[in-house]
Amino acid sequence: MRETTLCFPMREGRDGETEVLLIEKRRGLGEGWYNGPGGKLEAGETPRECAVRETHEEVGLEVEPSALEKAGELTFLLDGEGHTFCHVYRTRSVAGEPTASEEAYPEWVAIDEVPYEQMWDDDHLWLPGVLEGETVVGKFRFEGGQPLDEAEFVGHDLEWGVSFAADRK
Ligand SMILES: COc1nc(N)nc2c1ncn2[C@H]1C[C@H](O)[C@@H](COP(=O)(O)OP(=O)(O)OP(=O)(O)O)O1
Repeated sequence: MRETTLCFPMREGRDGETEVLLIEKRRGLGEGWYNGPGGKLEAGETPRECAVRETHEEVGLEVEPSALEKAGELTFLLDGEGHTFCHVYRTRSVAGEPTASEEAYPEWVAIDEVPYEQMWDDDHLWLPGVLEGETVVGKFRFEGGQPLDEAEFVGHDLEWGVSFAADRK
């Protein structure tokens, strides 16, 4: 199973609303959909290091590793087999201005205007809670064969309020 990360930088917008930095993915899995910056772990890399690297590579933001708050662990199953395991982080400690890359167009979005209809089918089930400060472990089942982003979302299990306090990797 592939080990991946997602990182959700957050800030207070001009009118005091909470905003999240999303990307419109320009290539790879989930191309054309909105998501957080993220991707696969490289050899020898911790999840936290991966989230920092991917956020920098995809949108040019500098993220403080120790200020990444672990918010979730998601398992995506395809036809009953583990396909992707994803560590989810949020952070309010980011520096720089987001810039587009070959992989991603970045956009700050108010958290009550997140475009769930242009995201993975599972996102509306867990991302609102994560953006409100909750923690979650989720399992999401897809069927229909590769690639995952053309398979059908068929079911899920969620557990909220999980502690990741011991997870500093
Ligand atoms: C199945 O539902 C998913 N929902 C969400 N929100 N995100 C998902 C889902 N499945 C995979 N992801 C995430 C996990 C990764 O952060 C990205 C992309 O995965 P992948 O490793 O295939 O992406 P690439 O851009 O090809 O990889 P690199 O950036 O490592 O080159 O999607």
